[in-house]
This record gives sequence, C-alpha cells and structure tokens, in this order.
Amino acid sequence: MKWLEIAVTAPAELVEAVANIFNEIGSGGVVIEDPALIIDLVTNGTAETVAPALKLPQSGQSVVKGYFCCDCALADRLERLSHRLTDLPVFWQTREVREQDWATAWQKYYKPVRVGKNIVIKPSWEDYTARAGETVIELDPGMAFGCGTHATTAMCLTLLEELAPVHAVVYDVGTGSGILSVAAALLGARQVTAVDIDELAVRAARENAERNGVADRVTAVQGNLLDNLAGGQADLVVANIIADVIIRLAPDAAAALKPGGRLVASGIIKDRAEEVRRALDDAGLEPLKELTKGEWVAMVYRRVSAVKR
Ligand SMILES: C[S@@+](CC[C@H](N)C(=O)[O-])C[C@H]1O[C@@H](n2cnc3c(N)ncnc32)[C@H](O)[C@@H]1O
Repeated sequence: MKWLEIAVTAPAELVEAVANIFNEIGSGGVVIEDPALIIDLVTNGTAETVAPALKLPQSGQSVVKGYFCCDCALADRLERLSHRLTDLPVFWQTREVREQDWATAWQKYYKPVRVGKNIVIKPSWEDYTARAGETVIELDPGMAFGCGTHATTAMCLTLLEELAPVHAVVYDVGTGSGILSVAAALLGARQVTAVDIDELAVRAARENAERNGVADRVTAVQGNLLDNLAGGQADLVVANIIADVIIRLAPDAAAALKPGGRLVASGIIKDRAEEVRRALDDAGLEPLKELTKGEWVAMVYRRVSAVKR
C-alpha cells in the first residue's frame, strides 16, 4: 500500500501541537525527530544506545512526520491539514512511501538504552542480558508515544526511580505506550491505573504490561485525564503530557493524591514552566524538585494536606 509522508519542520514548542493535528485528522502514524534528543544521544550515548546509528541534525528545528494512506480520504485530510497549519510558523514537505518503509523505519535506531541509575529500556525485538540491580522494561511502543528516549519520558523515569513507588497506588495520566506504568509496577507499585484518551495507546499499554509480567497490577483504561477513575486516592500521579493539559489537570491531580502524595509532571516546555508552577501552587501543591533536559522540564510536587478545588 502507498502512503504519503508529510514532514512538518517546526520549533520545539509546537511539536506536540503538530503531532496532535496529525492525530486529529487521522494520521496512520506519527514520528517525531527531536534534534535536542539526537544531540544528547550522540554526545552522551554509550555502545548500548542508539547513538552510533544517528547523525547530527542539520537545523535546530524538530521534524514531525505524519503518515496518511493514499485513499479517497487523502484530499480531504490534506485540505484540513493545510487549514490547521496555515497560521503556524512551520513548513512542510510531502513524499510517497511504501508501508514497510515507515511502519518499521524507526526500529533500526531503537536499541536498549539506560535511563536514570538502573533502568534499561529494551525494545522487544532486541536481546539484552540484565545485570544485577537493573530494572529492565521490555517495550514495543507500536504507534503510541513513549519508547523511553524522549527527554520528557526519560526524566519521568529518572524521577520514578528516585521516588521508589514500593506498594504505591499510582495514576499514569497520558500513558502512551504504558512505559511509566510498567516502570512503576516493576519498581514495586501495587496498583497502577494507566489512562489515555487514545485507544491505540491503551492497547499498547495493556500489551506492554503483559509483556513485562505486571498486567495483574496495571489496569489500562481509555479516558480523559482523571475523569471517572475508580482507583481511590493515589500515592503518586504521573502526567507527561503538555503544559496546557498539566495546568488543566492540576486541581484534579491534587485532589486525587493522598496527603503526602507526589505528582510528577512533565511534557512542559521551558517557556511555559512558570505558568505550570503557578497552576500547581494554586492547586495547593508544594514544589519538591525539578529536572530539565534540552527544552523540557519535569517537576515533582507534593500534596501537603487539604487542597483547594
Ligand atoms: C507525551 S505522551 C506520554 C506518553 C508516556 N506517558 C511517556 O511518558 O512517554 C502524552 C500522552 O497523553 C495522551 N493524552 C493527551 N491528552 C490526554 C487527555 N486529555 N487524557 C488522557 N490522555 C491524554 C496522548 O494520547 C499521549 O499518549
């Protein structure tokens, strides 16, 4: 089958917005090429990581690629895309590709990679022998976000490892591939609810929980943020989405936490970090820690006692 690849070159802060537009108009898959991440891997990569396969990007801009089936719906999709991109500072190019070329193209760059102190993310098709003390997450993200190498996911994993959620009740909001839910369960959480608005992500999260032998502790559900979740109050909420969504989520995240519970929030571009801090403060949460990587920020907050609603 023939597909049309549409490559949108965009500044880092618009990457999520462009990826969302692709998803909303029915893209069969989205690939994000983030130069900050590639530079980080080329600079800091070890023999185990993807670094040897990568080349430094020519420009500092990110490229978001969407794939569209060349069928009768294509013309309508292109018109909607053109309409949605028209006011954004981006440019786009198209080329025809065969299905095998894009569906698996990213796999050749995706090798076992170490995150935090002792977490290793192992693609399901790669071999890896775990060393003592390592937590190995076996993953096939499919078309869902979250293969572990994106700065925001990596920072969330690092923070999860530090928070050591032994016996914790956890909500993973915007679970994508389920990577953070699986990590929480492997790190000892007793009950994890993984929620995503995207049906494909929910399926990927369920499969990845099974693949890692933690399906008995990870429940993946389709839904909007923390709406209608039945898991009770949590020790830990993780949300790696985007600044606007974290701001919207703040009061509900605070209310979903037990006193003393922690929120790990990421997907926050540096320029929006202050707005997110304000929203989390306004929700009655107390800041504990921040990490930054490239353009991205991850934050840890704690619920002190009663929260404002
Ligand atoms: C950046 S990805 C994070 C994936 C994974 N948790 C990680 O850390 O790599 C954000 C995810 O949030 C999901 N999402 C966006 N808006 C949402 C909403 N309102 N409710 C639930 N999930 C949402 C997206 O579908 C996407 O899978």
